[in-house]
Amino acid sequence: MTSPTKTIACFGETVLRLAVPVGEFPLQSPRLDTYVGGAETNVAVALSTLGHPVRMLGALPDGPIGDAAVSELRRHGVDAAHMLRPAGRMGLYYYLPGGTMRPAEVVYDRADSAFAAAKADDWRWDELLAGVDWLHVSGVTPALGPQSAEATLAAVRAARAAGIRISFDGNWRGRLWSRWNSDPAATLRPIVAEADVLFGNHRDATLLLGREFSGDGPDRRRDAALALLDAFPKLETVASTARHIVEPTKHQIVARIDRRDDHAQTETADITPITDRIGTGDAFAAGVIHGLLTTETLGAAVQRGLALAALKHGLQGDFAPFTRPMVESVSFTAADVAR
Ligand SMILES: O=C(O)C(=O)C[C@H](O)[C@H](O)CO
Repeated sequence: MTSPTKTIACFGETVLRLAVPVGEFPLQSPRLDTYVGGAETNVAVALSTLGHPVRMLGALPDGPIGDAAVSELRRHGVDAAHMLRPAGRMGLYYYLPGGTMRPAEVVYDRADSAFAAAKADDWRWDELLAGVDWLHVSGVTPALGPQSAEATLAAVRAARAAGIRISFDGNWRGRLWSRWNSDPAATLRPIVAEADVLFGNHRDATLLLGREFSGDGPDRRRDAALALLDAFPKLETVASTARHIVEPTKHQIVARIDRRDDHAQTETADITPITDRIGTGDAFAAGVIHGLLTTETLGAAVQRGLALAALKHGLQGDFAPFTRPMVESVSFTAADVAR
């Protein structure tokens, strides 16, 4: 086990969640709960809490709301000094938790946010990535619009040229893509082509590779991971989780990680009760990145991912600010599976 010393940069939109209280319709009572979030921001906070030096790259509006979000990042030890601070507004999403016979719902209100309105060349990658060892990005950012997609591609290309390791989380957001892009795979493929580590399952593989993966459970995930590794030669590692909803508040998750020459899968973890599912995928990504940087085996890395994802299910809000001892005290069995 090694100490976390590598500097990680996360590029993406920091957003504000406005959550309707459980058991209510929107605006039924004069209250919305607020949480700072955003897929890459969630990864930044989790990794910072685990002890890694983390830099958040993005844009927050100049003014008190942007200042409050910056304070929230700093409270978790994330370096927010490199964020752009243009005039504009904060990206929002409303969370309606649903209820009996009513599914939960997310409503985005982020179309013209300070981040989405930024031009691709507002970000100077040579400066922003100086001193960085690892860059994390996700599919949410290119989904925001052509400028954000161009910025994401420029970021990963600059990182690759500078010898910085790159992780990419698929994070499919159909409702963001459908606003402007009829061929998301064409936008995503050159970004994924630069990544070393991909968080994605058979659905991401189908989108990126244009073919279905049949079979059941582990076989389908293994085939998808191997196909992704074949299709994208710079990719070294593919990690994913599979969720089985047993009851609304009891889910089972299996986590898997593949390299060309190695693989590991966890035993099924029963996760109950479930307080808040949002950000659990980001927690998994952060835990795996932490594991890859600090542990020796793929089995240990995927266990860290599942542990952090499991812990996040029990915490309100988008962030997973769990310390190393908390994550390391959760144990699942890592079982090698035959290919
Ligand atoms: O980034 C987004 O698209 C969000 O909706 C914010 C959430 O924190 C994120 O989705 C969780 O993965």
